[in-house]
Amino acid sequence: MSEAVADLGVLGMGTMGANLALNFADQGGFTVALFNRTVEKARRVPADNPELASRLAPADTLQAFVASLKAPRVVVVMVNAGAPVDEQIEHLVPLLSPGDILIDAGNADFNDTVRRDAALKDSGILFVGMGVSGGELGARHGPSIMVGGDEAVWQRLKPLLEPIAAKYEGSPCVAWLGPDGAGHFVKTIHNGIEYADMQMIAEIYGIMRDALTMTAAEMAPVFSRWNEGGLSSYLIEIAAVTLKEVDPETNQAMVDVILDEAGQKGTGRWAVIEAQKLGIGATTLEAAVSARGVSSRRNERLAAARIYGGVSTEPSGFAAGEVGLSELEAALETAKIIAYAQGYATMAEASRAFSWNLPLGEIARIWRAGCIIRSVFLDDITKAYETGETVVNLLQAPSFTSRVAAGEGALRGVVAKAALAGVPVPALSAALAYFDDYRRARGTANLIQAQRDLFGAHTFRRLDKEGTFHHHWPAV
Ligand SMILES: NC(=O)C1=CN([C@@H]2O[C@H](COP(=O)(O)OP(=O)(O)OC[C@H]3O[C@@H](n4cnc5c(N)ncnc54)[C@H](OP(=O)(O)O)[C@@H]3O)[C@@H](O)[C@H]2O)C=CC1
Ligand SMILES: O=C(CO)[C@H](O)[C@H](O)COP(=O)(O)O
Repeated sequence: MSEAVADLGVLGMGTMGANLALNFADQGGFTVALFNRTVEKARRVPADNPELASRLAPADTLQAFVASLKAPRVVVVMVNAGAPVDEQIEHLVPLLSPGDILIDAGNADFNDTVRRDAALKDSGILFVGMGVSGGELGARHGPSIMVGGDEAVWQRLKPLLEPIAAKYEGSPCVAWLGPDGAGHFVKTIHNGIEYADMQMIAEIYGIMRDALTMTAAEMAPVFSRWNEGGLSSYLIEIAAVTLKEVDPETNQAMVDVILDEAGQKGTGRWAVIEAQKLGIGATTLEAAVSARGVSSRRNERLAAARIYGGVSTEPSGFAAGEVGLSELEAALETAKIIAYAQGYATMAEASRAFSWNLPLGEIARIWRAGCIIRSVFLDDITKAYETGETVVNLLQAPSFTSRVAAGEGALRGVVAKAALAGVPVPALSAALAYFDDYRRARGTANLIQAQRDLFGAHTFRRLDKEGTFHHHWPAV
C-alpha cells in the first residue's frame, strides 16, 4: 500500500490534466498524485519535469493512486467528456470515502453534471463540476476556473485552486458560481461565446482575403493593431500570430496550407441547445456552430462551388485601406457586444430557471485573465453588473448602448457589402438581425399568431384590450 503523501490527485494526463498537475505542483507547491489510463504517460510527467519531480507522484494503478492521497481526498478528473467521466467515477467511487471530493474538471454537458451530482449524494462523496479554460498554457500557468457544487465544498477547494488560477489585477480568476451544474453551464456558455468570437474573426478574415484580396502577412499587423484597441483580446492576438506564421515546408503563410475544416468537441453545440431550451435567441452562437458544421463538409462545398461558382469577382464595395479596415474593426466590435449579450442572456435565464443566482459580473471578472475569451471588453461587462441596477440585456446596459449605436452602421455596411459580394458572414449577419429584431417595437409575430389561431385555435392576445381571444377566421 502506498503512503498517503499527496495533497490531491489528478486523473488524466492528457494536454489539460498533465499541465494542471504541473501547475498544482509548481504555483501551488502541492504534492500531486498522477494517474492515467495509459500508465506510461503519468510516469513521463515527472521524468519530463525533473524540477518538479519531488512533488509529482505517478501511480501505476488506480488503487495506488487513491491510496497515495491524504484524507479527506481530493481527486481531479481531467478526461474526455461523456462516457470516460462516468467510467472513471464508477471506478473511483468504491475506493473513496464520505467527505472525499471528486472533481470533474473537463468540459461537460451540465445535464450530466447535475445527474452525477445527484447520483453521488447518498455516497457522501462530494462531487464538483468545474470548468477550466485557458488551453494548454492556461492549465500550466494559470487558467480561469468556474466552480460548481456545494458552497461548503468550495471553501475547502479555495486554498487549492486560488494559487493555480490566473490572476487579474492580483485577484485569482476562480469563483464558486452555484450548485450542481452551474460551473459547467458557465463554461459551456464561455465556449459558445468562444465559438462566436472565433467565427466572427474568421468572417472578417474572409472579407480581407476574398473581398479586399489581402495576404495573410498583410492582415497580421492589422489584427495586431486592433489588439491595442477596443477589440484587445487573446483571440485577436492569436489571430495576428497565426496569420504571420510561415509554413517552413512550403514558405507559404501557414493559414494558407491549413484545410478549411473546423473541428469541434461539442461544447458550442451544448451552449446552443441550452439557449434554445431556455428560449433565448443566441443566434451568433448558433451561426458559429452551424458554420463549423458547414466547414467540415468540404467535399459538398467543393461540389456546390462547381455548380454555383465561388465568391463574386465583381468589385465588392468594401473600401480599401484604412477606411475599409476601420469599418471592419467597428463592425467586429459591435457584433462582439451582441454575441456576449446573447451569451449573458442565456446565463441570466439559466440562473433564473435553475435558481442558481449566478454572479454575472463576477463571471466576467474571472474570464478577464487565463481563459480563451479573455479581453479588455470583459471589464465593461463586470462594470455593467457592478452598478447594482438590473441588467435586462447587455444591449440595454448604459455602458454598451452608445457603443452599439455608434457601431451599428459599420456592422450593417459590412454585412450588406459582404452579402452583395457573396462572402459568407453568418455570425456577423446573425448579430445584425438579432439587433434589428431586438430593438423593433412592433414585430411581425402578430401574423404568426393569426395563422396559429386560424389553423390550430391557439388563440392570441390583442394590443387594445386584455385577455386571450380566438377569431372565427374564414374557412380555408
Ligand atoms: N485542450 C483544451 O484546450 C481544453 C480541454 N478541456 C477539456 O479537458 C478535458 C481533457 O481534454 P484534453 O486534455 O485536451 O484531452 P487529451 O485528448 O489531451 O487527453 C484526454 C485524456 O483523457 C483520457 N481518457 C480518454 N478516454 C478515457 C477513458 N475512457 N478512460 C480513461 N481515460 C480516458 C486519456 O487517457 P489516455 O492517455 O489513456 O488516452 C487522456 O488522459 C476534456 O473534457 C476537454 O474538453 C477544457 C479546456 C481546454
Ligand atoms: O474548452 C476549450 C477552450 O475553452 C477547449 O479548447 C475546447 O476543446 C474547445 O472547443 P472545440 O474543441 O469544440 O473547439
